[in-house]
Amino acid sequence: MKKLLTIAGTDPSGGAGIQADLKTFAAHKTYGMSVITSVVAQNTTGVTNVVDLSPEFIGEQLDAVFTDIYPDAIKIGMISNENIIRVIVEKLKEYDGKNIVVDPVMVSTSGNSLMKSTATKTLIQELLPLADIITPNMFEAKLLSSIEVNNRKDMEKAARIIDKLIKGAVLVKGGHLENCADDLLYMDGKCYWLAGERIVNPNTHGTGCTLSSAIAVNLAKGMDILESVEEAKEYLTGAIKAGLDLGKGKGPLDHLYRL
Ligand SMILES: Nc1ncnc2c1ncn2[C@@H]1O[C@H](COP(=O)(O)OP(=O)(O)O)[C@@H](O)[C@H]1O
Ligand SMILES: Cc1ncc(COP(=O)(O)OP(=O)(O)O)c(N)n1
Repeated sequence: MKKLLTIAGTDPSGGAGIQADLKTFAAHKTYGMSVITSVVAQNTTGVTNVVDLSPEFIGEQLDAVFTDIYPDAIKIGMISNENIIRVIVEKLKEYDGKNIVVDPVMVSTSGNSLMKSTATKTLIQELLPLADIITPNMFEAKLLSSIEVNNRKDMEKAARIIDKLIKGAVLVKGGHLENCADDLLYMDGKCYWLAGERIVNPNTHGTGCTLSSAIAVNLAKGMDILESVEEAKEYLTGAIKAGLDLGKGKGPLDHLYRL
């Protein structure tokens, strides 16, 4: 059985973060492990508080996983500050982490900041170069590329700029485009558009977490980057389409729809 690790923050209501990642791993019949970076009080209506764990304790959690069960792939989500980024980078290098997917989570859909703005530079300089693929949404692509990202043309421009910062591939997610949900994979100097129909469903909490975790699963299973992203998008689309309707706000996905 393939072994997957998520390094991320929590969502006690189960729609995003560590909880969405572990459900995605289980839905793909892989063995899920988790290192928690921040404990977040949030639900389908928004975030009310965040408590960051200490970098030392996050380092100890990473030691506990890597010295016992070596992961076949790693998904990294919410990282609140520079010191947490640094300890993750140190441990990924120490244990030679493989198949690394970074979802550079900065702000939740509800508009709450999940990463200090001062951490962006450390993220770009120290963590992104270790990633096999990074998965910014349009807002995150704007912050990483320092250009406006409002349409497909901008997504291509931003991807080319971000590509120069990293060794891996860039997936600029188009969940905030009008009329479609097309994502752009930029890899080896080429653009690959992944067409996505926009599903009319307000319940899209945790789409980014789910997509990046599914990509990590597929890399662990030996698929290449393009195949991993295509299959992950198909899984995600089904999880939105399944039409689960929970909570008072933007509800979670049905991660288990294939089972
Ligand atoms: N209404 C929707 N219908 C279909 N796919 C969607 C919808 N909303 C988001 N997606 C898809 O969900 C994934 C996450 O996209 P996005 O919402 O841009 O990221 P984030 O959750 O990080 O903000 C992308 O593959 C995007 O195309
Ligand atoms: C702990 C935690 N991590 C990430 C997110 C953002 O999740 P995402 O998949 O981008 O979905 P939305 O929240 O934007 O719908 C989060 N909320 N919490």
